[in-house]
Amino acid sequence: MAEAKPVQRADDPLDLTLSEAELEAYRDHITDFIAEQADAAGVETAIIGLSGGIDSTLTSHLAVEALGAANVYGLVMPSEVNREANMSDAERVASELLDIEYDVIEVEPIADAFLDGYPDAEGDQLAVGNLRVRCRAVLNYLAANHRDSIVLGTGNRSEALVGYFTKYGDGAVDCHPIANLYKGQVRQLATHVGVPDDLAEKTASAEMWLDQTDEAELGIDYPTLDSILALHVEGGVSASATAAEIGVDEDAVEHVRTLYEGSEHKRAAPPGPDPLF
Ligand SMILES: Nc1ncnc2c1ncn2[C@@H]1O[C@H](COP(=O)(O)OP(=O)(O)OC[C@H]2O[C@@H]([n+]3cccc(C(=O)O)c3)[C@H](O)[C@@H]2O)[C@@H](O)[C@H]1O
Ligand SMILES: Nc1ncnc2c1ncn2[C@@H]1O[C@H](COP(=O)(O)OP(=O)(O)OP(=O)(O)O)[C@@H](O)[C@H]1O
Ligand SMILES: [Mg+2]
Repeated sequence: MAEAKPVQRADDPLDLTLSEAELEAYRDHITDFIAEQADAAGVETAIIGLSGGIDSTLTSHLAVEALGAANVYGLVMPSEVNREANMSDAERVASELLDIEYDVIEVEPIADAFLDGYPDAEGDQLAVGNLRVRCRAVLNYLAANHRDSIVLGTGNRSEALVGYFTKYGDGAVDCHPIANLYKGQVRQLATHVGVPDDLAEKTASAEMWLDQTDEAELGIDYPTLDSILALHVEGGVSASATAAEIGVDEDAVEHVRTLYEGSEHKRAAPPGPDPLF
């Protein structure tokens, strides 16, 4: 996905705020879901990658509510492009907020070993960024196999609909507990369950390269993205009416639609040809 600038911002984004009752209902629904997923897999425990970002902070918080702190294990996996502050927030979430067991595993030597094997990709920002993400997925499953656990994903509704994740990277998990929440609602539920404001309000970043932010790369801010997804992509409101409703160029609506259509392959199981006989 190429850097798209400037960042589009609607004058009057849709208000997708959930009421306190709806937040509480989501809290119950998601914790039930996590417990059911563990049950269905016949395990007691879950593993989650902790980045210091709000998606993993909220998901791990709800996992502890569902399974108990003794049954959630965190992996903090810094690379050379992760900010220190985010990695220390990830450890703070594990040790102070949740009091769960966790380990820190450096990803860079592992990614470097892959690049030694395939040096052609060195310096390719996107390919190497995705490589770091996929190294984390391999480590998650190494630990899950060893500890008899499921791997919790952290994908939210906004990211899923525009394909803003690495195929078989952060997308390679057993379930996505917060999949029904738009990004703004993720922050809202986090605050509702007691996540500190500095974590709930932090700028979203995949941290695949230095100074990456979701909004700069996507070319749109989250309130605008969430509004276009709810109105146009999922709500069936025309592009022109959506643009007029929230006060944004129609180009921004088309951009989101293009991201949605182009990422269909990431939301589907790998296809094979129809059976012949
Ligand atoms: N139409 C199609 N049908 C079937 N397969 C198709 C395809 N088009 C591409 N592909 C395959 O998909 C690959 C491209 O997908 P992929 O490897 O994922 O790579 P790609 O989508 O290019 O990059 C990942 C994007 O997700 C973002 N991301 C990643 C991780 C975390 C987060 C975050 O929010 O924290 C965000 C990242 O910043 C970047 O924009 C191609 O190399 C090809 O193998
Ligand atoms: N350095 C890391 N160590 C461990 N897990 C990570 C790391 N970076 C990313 N992950 C995993 O990949 C997931 C996807 O990253 P993503 O950036 O979308 O979520 P986030 O960091 O939790 O929240 P935000 O999108 O607000 O930054 C994270 O939620 C986390 O589970
Ligand atoms: Mg992040």
